[in-house]
Amino acid sequence: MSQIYGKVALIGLGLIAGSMAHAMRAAGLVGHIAGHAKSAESRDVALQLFCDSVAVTAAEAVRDADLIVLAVPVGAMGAIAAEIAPHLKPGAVVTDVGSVKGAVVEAVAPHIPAGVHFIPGHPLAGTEYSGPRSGFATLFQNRWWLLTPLPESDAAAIAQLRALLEGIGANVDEMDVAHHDLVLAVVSHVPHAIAYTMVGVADHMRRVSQSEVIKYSASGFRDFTRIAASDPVMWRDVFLTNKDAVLDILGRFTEELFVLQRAIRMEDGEHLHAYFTKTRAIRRGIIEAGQDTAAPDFGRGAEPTKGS
Ligand SMILES: NC(=O)c1ccc[n+]([C@@H]2O[C@H](COP(=O)([O-])OP(=O)(O)OC[C@H]3O[C@@H](n4cnc5c(N)ncnc54)[C@H](O)[C@@H]3O)[C@@H](O)[C@H]2O)c1
Ligand SMILES: O=C(O)C(=O)C[C@]1(C(=O)O)C=C[C@@H](O)C=C1
Repeated sequence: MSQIYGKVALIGLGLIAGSMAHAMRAAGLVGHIAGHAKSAESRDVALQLFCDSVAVTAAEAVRDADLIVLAVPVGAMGAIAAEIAPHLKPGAVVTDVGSVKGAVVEAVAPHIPAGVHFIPGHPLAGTEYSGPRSGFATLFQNRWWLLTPLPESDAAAIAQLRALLEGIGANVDEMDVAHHDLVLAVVSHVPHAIAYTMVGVADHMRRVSQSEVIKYSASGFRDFTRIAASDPVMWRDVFLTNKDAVLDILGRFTEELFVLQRAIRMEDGEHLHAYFTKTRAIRRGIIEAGQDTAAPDFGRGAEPTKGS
């Protein structure tokens, strides 16, 4: 594939920036990859693994860059934008990968000078690992990457960024900022809140009863513990900056949970069966639409629990 950007500056050198660098390099889509992270150790590791150069300041890293990717926790984006703003090259594209979009737009957009294109974005791909050693080239293969352009965003700049993201394997869609934050509260943020809470409950039980809930954890609970191992700074910022949407969805979740709780208390098997049949159909719809690349083939079309 031919080169799409000359110099790319990655600000924040963790899972997402590292994965982008590996993927962009493997596909030959960029010239020079510069990087900045506030930790000297992260800069050293990134230089060994995926950066052509690293800089002690973000301002230095973005000098002459054609594409700047803000890949720091959401709460750190505004200060970085203020620092790099005077050093951005006219015509450059600034994007971000933050898990929340409203707060990032609010914090970053006011700093972007005229003549520089700001196109917020969010890859719907990740793992529970963080830091520069955790990145890998295939992270974005066949995963969604949502762009939330602003009304004034330049169409040619969006098309160029889209080409890069598609070049590293992502499926790109565009969405309104507020809608993004509501959708992500449902499909990512509240599920993380529930996982954190459930692992907290199990830990509490372990301490109260001295039982071996961790040792004997079944696979459903193990999936919760994987999610609950995600980076604390990243998730603190997600919940603080997408507060309204998360509280709205958590409220709906609690109402639904109470209905389920009542059905169990009342031994209402009919309700439970109907509810679980509906949720199983949702899961199967996701697999049939090819949206769960991790699902095993034997799961497709199988009827693991016929009858009742
Ligand atoms: N991890 C995921 O699953 C995932 C998925 C999609 C989007 N995101 C978003 O991507 C962004 C980065 O997440 P990640 O998983 O790559 O995180 P990470 O913890 O792996 O990396 C973050 C990097 O930012 C650096 N950093 C933190 N604060 C900084 C500051 N003030 N100045 C300079 N550098 C700073 C850290 O040193 C580190 O290099 C976050 O906004 C997150 O919401 C994460
Ligand atoms: O697979 C995981 O570990 C993730 O949690 C990734 C995940 C998610 O799917 O919720 C987490 C946060 C993001 O902003 C995007 C992706």
